[in-house]
Amino acid sequence: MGYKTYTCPIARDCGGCEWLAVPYPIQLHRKQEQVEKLLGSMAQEDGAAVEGIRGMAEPVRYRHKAATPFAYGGRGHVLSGFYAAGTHRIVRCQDCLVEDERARRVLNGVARVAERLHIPPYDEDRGTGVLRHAVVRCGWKTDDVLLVLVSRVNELRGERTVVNELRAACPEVTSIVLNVNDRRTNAILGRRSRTLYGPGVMHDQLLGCRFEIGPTSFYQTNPEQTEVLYQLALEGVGGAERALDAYCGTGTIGICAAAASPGLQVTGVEQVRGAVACARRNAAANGVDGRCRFVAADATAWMAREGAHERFDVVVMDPPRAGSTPEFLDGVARLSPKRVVYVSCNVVTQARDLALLRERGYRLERVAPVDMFPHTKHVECVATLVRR
Ligand SMILES: C[S@@+](CC[C@H](N)C(=O)[O-])C[C@H]1O[C@@H](n2cnc3c(N)ncnc32)[C@H](O)[C@@H]1O
Repeated sequence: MGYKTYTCPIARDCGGCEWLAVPYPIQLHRKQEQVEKLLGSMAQEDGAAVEGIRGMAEPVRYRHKAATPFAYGGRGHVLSGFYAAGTHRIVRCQDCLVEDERARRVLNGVARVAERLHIPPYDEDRGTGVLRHAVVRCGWKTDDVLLVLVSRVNELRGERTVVNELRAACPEVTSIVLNVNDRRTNAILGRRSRTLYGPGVMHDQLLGCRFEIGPTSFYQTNPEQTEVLYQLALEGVGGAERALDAYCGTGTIGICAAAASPGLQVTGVEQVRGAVACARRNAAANGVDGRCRFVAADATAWMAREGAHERFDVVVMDPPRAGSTPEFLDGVARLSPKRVVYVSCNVVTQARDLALLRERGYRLERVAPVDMFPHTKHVECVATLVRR
């Protein structure tokens, strides 16, 4: 793709794409260096090397999930967009280079409807108002568009009218969910959700498997690169017979692995109940429910109780940015699987956790970085370990 750079009229204010002015090959080089710095010497000691980062052919329009906060903009206007870096000032955005084209159109459409129907935006300082955020998820391989309205209150006034206006303003939306977040918190989503229109979920496909994604379930934002990431994870699973898919979300990695290996039995562990319900339906939709079971639990607590009595020949783990816990990793070492496949979106915590697994008898066999978030400093990495 050469050394072309991209421009965005709000890049300076928004700050989301901090490396937008840096040619993509140089971005990839920097990410490669980051991974080499954190994992290179461990890999080298174990006789492995950090592989070349897998980047995107065209690093635009990769985000299939987008969100906006809302605020009053004077004269009854409702503002939507991004928070300016380090502030809670909204920078308006007509279209975002890295998002699916439908996403901003829908989010800005919600602001126009809120304005027309006088739905008050949430006021963070006072804890008043109604509409906090909107989150949109667009299918990559499907036309599904799931819109989640995050509200401080349980019910919107004139809900039927709100739905009709939203459908007229955003005809691409296939489902609308009301999520209630009445806490004074920075977290976007609350715990309760209610479907206002459509099936209340979105569907997508990864590596030939079909997935249903609920409004509060985790789903990778860059599905194109997710296939690259999962393919690496599946190579780590190899010909295993029993796999643990820890921090499994809607079961995507374990189900893709089960679909690819007819003899594989998978146990998935995930703490968000809605995601586990999706995982069970996803296993059935892909004809692997007889070989996949999913448990709703904290991974560390599960490992200390049920996990201790299980037998796995591979553990796949894909924890959040904070990484895993020493207790979970100790549990993995006690289970003594032949291989551990550690997928991470934060190489700093991954390096910490890999050091512990190496102390407990594992060596790095493979380290493969993947660029899931072009124009940002974030890098994803799949590390495969084998028992010494
Ligand atoms: C990075 S996501 C990966 C999900 C899935 N592997 C995927 O690729 O879509 C991490 C997942 O871990 C879950 N999670 C976070 N903390 C957890 C915990 N303590 N125990 C179990 N699951 C947890 C999150 O809800 C999220 O679904």
